[in-house]
Amino acid sequence: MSQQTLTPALNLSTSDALFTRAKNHIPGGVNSPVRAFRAVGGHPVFMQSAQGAWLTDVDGNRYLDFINSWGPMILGHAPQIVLDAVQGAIGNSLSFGAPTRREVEMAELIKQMVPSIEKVRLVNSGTEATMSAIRVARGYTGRTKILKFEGCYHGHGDSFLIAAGSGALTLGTPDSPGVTPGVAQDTLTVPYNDLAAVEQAIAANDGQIAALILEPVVGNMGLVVPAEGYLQGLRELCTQHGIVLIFDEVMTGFRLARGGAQELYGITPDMTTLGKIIGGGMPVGAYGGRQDIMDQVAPAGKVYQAGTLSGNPIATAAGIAQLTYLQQHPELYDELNRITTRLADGTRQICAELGLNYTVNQVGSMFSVFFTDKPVVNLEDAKTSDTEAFGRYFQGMLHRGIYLAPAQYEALFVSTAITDELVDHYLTACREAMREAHSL
Ligand SMILES: Cc1ncc(COP(=O)(O)O)c(C=O)c1O
Ligand SMILES: N[C@H](C=O)CCC(=O)O
Repeated sequence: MSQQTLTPALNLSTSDALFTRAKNHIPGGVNSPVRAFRAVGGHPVFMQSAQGAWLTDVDGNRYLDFINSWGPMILGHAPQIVLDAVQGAIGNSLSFGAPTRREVEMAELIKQMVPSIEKVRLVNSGTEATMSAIRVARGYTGRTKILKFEGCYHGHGDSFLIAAGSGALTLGTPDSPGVTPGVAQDTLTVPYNDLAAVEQAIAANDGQIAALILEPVVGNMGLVVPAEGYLQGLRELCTQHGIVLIFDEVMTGFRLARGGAQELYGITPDMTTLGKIIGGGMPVGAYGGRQDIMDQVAPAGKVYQAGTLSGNPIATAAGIAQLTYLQQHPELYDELNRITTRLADGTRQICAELGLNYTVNQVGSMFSVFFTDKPVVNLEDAKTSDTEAFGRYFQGMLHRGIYLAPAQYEALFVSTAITDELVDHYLTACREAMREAHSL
């Protein structure tokens, strides 16, 4: 056994005090469950500010950020172009509840970047986008059931909290109490990356499935990559059976390529849901797709969906600024890919050197280290991970100034602010924290 590295001390006293206060007023002390650190032990870190690749907490500690607000901050924190756009918009009112020029510009931009989208509706979160998309698919097809995949997460709409990923999985409530049996019976679930299971589900529910919804690259059971031909197979099955194929690109949209996973894999879905990056850090979501489907949405059609703050002028200003930058800088995707490949390969190599043949999955600027030596292609594989060891590793990284997602079943997101020097910094911490987590 080699020499053990001691975890550097970290003063989190202000965070701890805030968490104590928060628990008196907010369920579990947080406004979204995974933030509570339940899966990794310790208390959540309360953040104060961020710039580029770095977060600063309320105690003054600095962390290299590999969550980036769960994906939106692809250009790092507080990019000047987004700040300028927001500041420019603020003086003209924070909300109108009436149409604005920016909503038109945002819709045009989204359509240019994601050509499968012929019409698009802006909402306020990824959850709203997916909830609305399945309602539209049901209205369009006149069918009731949807098919989703075990470990995929599509926000917290009732229909999706069945075999759900992300915090629902981490906290052991993939089928949430409060979802009525009536709703649950209309959600069919099958394992990811298994075309035969999809065929069987379709055959067993002939003519009843309105939509098949999936994360084309899954980020919510850790990162899971679609097998060769899988997305194409789903496309063909949906076409054959009149099922609306919905790509939930809330995470992958504008991240894996300018046109998202559908551009990367060359598959055209009928509908797409978006969020995260399109808001530049502000609360925005969107759903869109084929014109004949989207024209079902009120007031063009009869499927109702609305929002007091939808198309908010500040959120659209931030989103347009970030999307325009991405559209004009296609080269940044190659660079993000190169940097993330260094992170993923480096982590793999460190694990191998330590005798831990852990699985590291990566696509573009998303990656995950699964604490298992099994290849991870679905939820069952992901669940073979040693989550206790992951928790120790997470704490070791945190204490070395690296901020990872506080759960095994989440992906990491890399921003353009991560340089080669910062990759080296991450890898040094990774080696020490891996050794420490396994007492090597
Ligand atoms: C793939 C996917 N869909 C939908 C959502 C829901 O988005 P939001 O948290 O903005 O409601 C998320 C993230 O939470 C997501 O990762
Ligand atoms: N995996 C979730 C979305 O990306 C994590 C964010 C959350 O639930 O707070």
